Amino acid sequence: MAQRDPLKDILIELFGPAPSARNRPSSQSAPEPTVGAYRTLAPVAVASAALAFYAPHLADTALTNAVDQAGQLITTLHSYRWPLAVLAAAWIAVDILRWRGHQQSLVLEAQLRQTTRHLPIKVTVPFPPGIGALRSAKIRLPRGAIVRPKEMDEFTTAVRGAAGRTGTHTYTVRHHAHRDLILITRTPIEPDTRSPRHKALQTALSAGTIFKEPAVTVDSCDDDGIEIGYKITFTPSLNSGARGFQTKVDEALAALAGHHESGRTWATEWTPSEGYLVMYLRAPLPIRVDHPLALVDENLRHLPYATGAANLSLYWDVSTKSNKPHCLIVGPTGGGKTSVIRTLLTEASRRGIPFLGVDPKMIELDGLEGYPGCAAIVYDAVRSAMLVRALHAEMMARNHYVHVKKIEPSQLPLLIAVLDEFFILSGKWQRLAKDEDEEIRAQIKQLDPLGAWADLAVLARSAGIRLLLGVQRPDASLFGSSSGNARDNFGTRISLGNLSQDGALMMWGDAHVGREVDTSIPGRGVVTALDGSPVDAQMWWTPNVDPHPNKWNQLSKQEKAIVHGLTPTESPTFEFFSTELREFVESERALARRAREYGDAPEPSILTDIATDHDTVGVDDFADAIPAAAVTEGMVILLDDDNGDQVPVTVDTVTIARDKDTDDVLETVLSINTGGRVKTTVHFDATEVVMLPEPDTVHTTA
Ligand SMILES: Nc1ncnc2c1ncn2[C@@H]1O[C@H](COP(=O)(O)OP(=O)(O)OP(=O)(O)O)[C@@H](O)[C@H]1O
Repeated sequence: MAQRDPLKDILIELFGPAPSARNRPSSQSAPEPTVGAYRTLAPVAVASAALAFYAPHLADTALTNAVDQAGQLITTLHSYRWPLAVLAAAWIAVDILRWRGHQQSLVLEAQLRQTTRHLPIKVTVPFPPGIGALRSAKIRLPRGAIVRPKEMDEFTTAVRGAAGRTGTHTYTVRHHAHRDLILITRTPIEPDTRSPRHKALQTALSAGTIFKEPAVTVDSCDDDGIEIGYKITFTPSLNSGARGFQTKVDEALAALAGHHESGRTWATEWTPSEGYLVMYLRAPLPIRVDHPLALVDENLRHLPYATGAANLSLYWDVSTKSNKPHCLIVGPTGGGKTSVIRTLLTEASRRGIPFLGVDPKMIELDGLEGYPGCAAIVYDAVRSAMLVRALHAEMMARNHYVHVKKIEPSQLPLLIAVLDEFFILSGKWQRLAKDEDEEIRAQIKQLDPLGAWADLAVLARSAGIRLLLGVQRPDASLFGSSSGNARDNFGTRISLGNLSQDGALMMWGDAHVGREVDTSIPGRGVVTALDGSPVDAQMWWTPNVDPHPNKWNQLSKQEKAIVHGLTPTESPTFEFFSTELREFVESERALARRAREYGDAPEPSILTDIATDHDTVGVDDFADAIPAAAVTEGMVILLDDDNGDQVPVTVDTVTIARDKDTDDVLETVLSINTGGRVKTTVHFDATEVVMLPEPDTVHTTA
């Protein structure tokens, strides 16, 4: 490409032919340009000044000698030579500026013609024009000229492009159609003072498609001026109201904002209906919280058990006005379920609330036996069924008392009933219902513990009885309509470890919540916050309160101090309203006393060569139990053989029949391949459980 010669341009511009003549091919009859040829004035001044300087040399010439006045004139001119020189210099400067303005007018006219096809009536570039780039301009268009938005955009781009990359200014081009005017103004670009974090958030959001018209502003700064909060505005959409979407966006925003210098973590608060969210910092979840000795909540009907982000204390509200009266704890083996139960019960004890419990595994709650406020801990399956029935009678008696005495249910003393490992318990009841011993079968049928339990879940609240249920995995049989709306009553929920997708939906009504818990931190989980929403939390650590030397001596000095500090000096009083519960507790205590005084456990025996039937296991010898509908193909389960012995078998296929409307499980059919050609099928109803020879670990991998 040929190099441009600016000097040549100027000379042609100053002294060459008019642009109309220059640019137009002779044969074409294009409209006359608006911006006329540039007319320079400086040469007159320059010539005058030059003449003034040169005057003495002219004095001797024949011409001046001939005309006397001319000689005088030249002498006078010479005496003004310096003012004339200054005038010429000023004139040159003005001329350069005029020429620059003229150039800019020419460019604008060309740009307007090419982008809008309109020839302007007048292009005004105010004096003095910008030396480097255009300062402002006014373009008058022909009357009624129509400029389409697209053409206007092109013209604006052309104007901005011609200005080059100044980086310090930007141009605003406005079309005032009613005045047939285009106004161009230059405004300085504010320096970008945004922090790298602010820029990263804005850039990522603007580049993505998750929000429409996202804008990030700083919401708050700390005393040192460090940004600690951002407000992100967007056009509300269906997505922005969905919890799953919000969770994903929260994660992405936290990653973009990165680690904060304060060590705190990013959290978000959404207001999707108004189209904004606020990112703020909060104290990270603690890794471990020892059960505090001071009463964290003064309200004696609040049982605190965990710490959430920003040091929020989370509690189970057992008061009469609570809308979450019963508590459900879901946690795999070793997830910290027992510690949470101990926390809640020791808190209950120090707040004057007595409790009793069922522990089918015999190793979870045994340490609480004899603890202030503990009426009884029951291990035996038949006696557990008796306890549940006695609790039912107590509930009826309490309701009757309220009715007769005309008192408020809130005046009834509270009582907490704990059922740990609920599926193991119902598995045991299920086996007892098919026991060889007719008396046992009849007893279980009469006690109907599952029926009594379902009643309690729905009705115990107004009788001052609170239920604490521990399971390894959530299951529809606990929540479905078949359990009499138990879901609504177990409003206080705690899940430890990670949930399966179905489990998350059942527990939290959201397939994403409780699925990415850091399982390397013991006691980490998701719990119901005070407003009913799920929040991440760190459960308090309450050591085993068992005073037996074998257990006590395992505790560290600090753990012993926690147990000492928590144990109330005064035991909560246990008030019975029914003889059934009173007699049950008394008999259970007598049995426990006898077991302590005379109890013996056989010493372990060594395996000998004597042939044993190694394929069968003892009646109560199963490690775990899960709802039949939770069984998966390939799982090893225990089934009764013809002799009533439990044999481990592998499940071939699982067929689940569900209610068309509610999706509740109606029946589960398991087919077992026994090796031969014939497959055995076993039918389980909605609430039946299946015994496992090994602890259930499916939920951790789901
Ligand atoms: N909140 C907690 N803080 C710190 N450590 C904990 C916490 N909860 C549990 N742990 C640790 O995890 C171990 C197992 O806890 P725990 O016995 O309560 O589990 P679990 O869910 O009851 O198991 P399982 O169902 O088999 O009884 C404890 O011995 C303790 O070391």
